[in-house]
Amino acid sequence: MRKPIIAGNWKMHNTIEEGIKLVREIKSVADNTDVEVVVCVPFTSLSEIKKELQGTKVKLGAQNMHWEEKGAYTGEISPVMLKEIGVDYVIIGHSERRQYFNETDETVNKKVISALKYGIKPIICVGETLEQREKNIEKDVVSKQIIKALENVSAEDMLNVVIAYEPIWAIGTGKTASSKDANDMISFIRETIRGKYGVDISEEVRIQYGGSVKPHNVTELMNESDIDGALVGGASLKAEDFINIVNF
Ligand SMILES: O=C[C@H](O)COP(=O)(O)O
Repeated sequence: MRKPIIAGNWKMHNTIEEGIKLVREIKSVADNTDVEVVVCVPFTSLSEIKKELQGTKVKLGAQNMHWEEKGAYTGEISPVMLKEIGVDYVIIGHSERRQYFNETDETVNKKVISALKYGIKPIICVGETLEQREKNIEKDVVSKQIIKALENVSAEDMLNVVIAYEPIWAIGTGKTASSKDANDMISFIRETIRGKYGVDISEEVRIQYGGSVKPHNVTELMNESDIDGALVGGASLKAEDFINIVNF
């Protein structure tokens, strides 16, 4: 039985003060649920939010990292730095990073390997554009992303990996993939993992859906056989919405 995982991706929202206020409103949400709750906050807020989460079940996530532990990479943050703060998860390869910051399947793979090495669980994002879906090549695109992201990831490490399927056309647009389409792709991702790691591991890996997840559509998505959680953008910024999503 896979434990559901719902992660809020704040993106470039919330100052430290705003973040603390939000976390104070939501931090008890993980107390009475079987859902694993994660907040992925801006780098500048990680330390303060970590303090705020002490004694709660809410996990802390970052939104990116470099794969090297240190070096001349101005503006970057290393896995060692994240580990020092006590970060549990890191989002890797979000489509916004692929689109605006030239992340590639190769850099995603390097980051995944590095995160696992330092004991940080990667949430690996994959997903197709609208154009790719209209050309019916969405499965080819996603399978290529998955295979490269997981290159040299051991079976043991795979149990610490979370995948997030986020069709790019559904992010921040209010358009959600139908629960059936989302489940269809997520089942396909699980099959791809099964091909590489076998049935047992493929049945344990958690795969989220992301893209305009809101309180009104989360239940239908979570009722699907292969959807194990959600990566939530906009709706994670409002305490009430995020709480309602976690309590789907
Ligand atoms: O990481 C989260 C996704 O990009 C989804 O964002 P959204 O819920 O605002 O569509």
